[in-house]
Amino acid sequence: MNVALIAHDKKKLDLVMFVKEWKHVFGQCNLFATKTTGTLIEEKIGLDIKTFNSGPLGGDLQIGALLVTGDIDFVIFLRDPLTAQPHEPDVSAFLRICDVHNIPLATNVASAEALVLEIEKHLKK
Ligand SMILES: O=C(CO)COP(=O)(O)O
Repeated sequence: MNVALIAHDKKKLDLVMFVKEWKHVFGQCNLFATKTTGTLIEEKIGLDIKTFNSGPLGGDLQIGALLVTGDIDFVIFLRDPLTAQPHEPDVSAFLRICDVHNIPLATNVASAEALVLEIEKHLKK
């Protein structure tokens, strides 16, 4: 399973804690992330992650391009709905392309819980 992990700054700690809790699942996946998010997860949890540019420098779009070519199966993108992002158009484009390609996308921890159970199910197949 190819899984993209992305979090805005105020949500990064939530994502790190979430990935740590589900390390047994994410450890069996190929992980992709934007720069700061991925580096943090690598450092704190020790999982191998393919990182791209930071979100504000085009990282969302790089991962979005992989999604378009069918190379991403699931996305967990913990957005910060209360802080304006300088690259809001990129974020919107990314979310839109997930919907265009019907890629399962979780944008908060509650939906990420549901998604990780689905990922676990796929890994057992
Ligand atoms: O801004 C982001 C997603 O829109 C995330 O980028 P970073 O992981 O580099 O902070």
